[in-house]
Amino acid sequence: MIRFDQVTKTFEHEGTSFKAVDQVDLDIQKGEIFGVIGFSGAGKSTLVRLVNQLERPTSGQVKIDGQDMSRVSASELRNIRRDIGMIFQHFNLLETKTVYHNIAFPLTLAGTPKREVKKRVEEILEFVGLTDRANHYPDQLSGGQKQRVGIARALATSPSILLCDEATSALDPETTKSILKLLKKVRDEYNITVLIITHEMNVIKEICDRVAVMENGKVVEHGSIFDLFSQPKHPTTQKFVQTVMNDEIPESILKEVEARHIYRVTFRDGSASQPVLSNVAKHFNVEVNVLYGQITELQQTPFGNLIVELQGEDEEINNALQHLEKQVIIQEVKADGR
Ligand SMILES: Nc1ncnc2c1ncn2[C@@H]1O[C@H](COP(=O)(O)OP(=O)(O)OP(=O)(O)O)[C@@H](O)[C@H]1O
Repeated sequence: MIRFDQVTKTFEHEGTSFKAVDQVDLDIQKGEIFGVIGFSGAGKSTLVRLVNQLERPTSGQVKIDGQDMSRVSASELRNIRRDIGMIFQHFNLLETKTVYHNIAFPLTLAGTPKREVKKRVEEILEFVGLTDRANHYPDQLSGGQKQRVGIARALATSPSILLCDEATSALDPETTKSILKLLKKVRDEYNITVLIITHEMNVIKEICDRVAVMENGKVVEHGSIFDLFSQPKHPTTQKFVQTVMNDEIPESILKEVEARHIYRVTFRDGSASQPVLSNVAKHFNVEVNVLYGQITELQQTPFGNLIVELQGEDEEINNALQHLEKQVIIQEVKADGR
């Protein structure tokens, strides 16, 4: 659906050039919620702006449904842009227009007949749960309601792609959750491809199917959120995962890893809801001692990371490990904590 092929964007500033996006390759599938995470300045906004050609690549290609965006004519680009909705951190609503007219605006701009505009705006107002606010002005709304208007406006022209640029960064955690739930509903009911950029791993954890981690313009790691959360490889990914999953092993445990049998057990695909560890203790002659960790939820599926110690004869421990490997990811903890 959206393909980045060796995309580089270089900015020239006061005689020096700077690669904001550096040889990015990504393939985003139709109907998926794809997250791009990175610290400030990583190049996320530039990457997302390359999709609707608010920025043009210095080299490489951005393709939508196989069409190279830099080769389309100005009028084709206008049509393609109508098929790409965008929402922003600070909502970017027209303050002098009501909720109704903010949402109607892109339709009017596209020359949609008035009766159709009314039908579509009413439909979309109901979808975002703001029917009773149609005649309010943006300054009469909460942040969450403003973002709902932003989403409604972006959806008005029935796009097939929705770009979200830090769409929940100005919202409190509860409101963030409700907006993310709405974005999930957008994908589920309209099968829209959603590209989310954020610096918050919570957002990724809540709704994304896959994620790319950016640093200094490069994608340093990407994959399904289960893979990234269970086995983050790049140090930056590990830092982001640690912001929502406390998987950093305390010094007191690390000091003893050489002398003890300590393992990181990662539960995925629902195995966290099974009594995996107690079963192993029951069926093998080992004691399982949970030292540290937590279970949380990834896409409504229990997901967790526990640091456990196995005590017993070496042979029994090996048998228990072989059994555990069939159900969970199990890694011996090294002295460096990984
Ligand atoms: N038009 C521009 N001219 C010059 N440099 C730019 C321009 N746009 C972005 N940059 C630079 O490119 C880098 C990446 O910026 P970008 O906004 O894409 O990062 P980001 O990951 O979205 O960061 P943030 O979360 O802070 O917005 C930054 O160092 C920024 O200063």
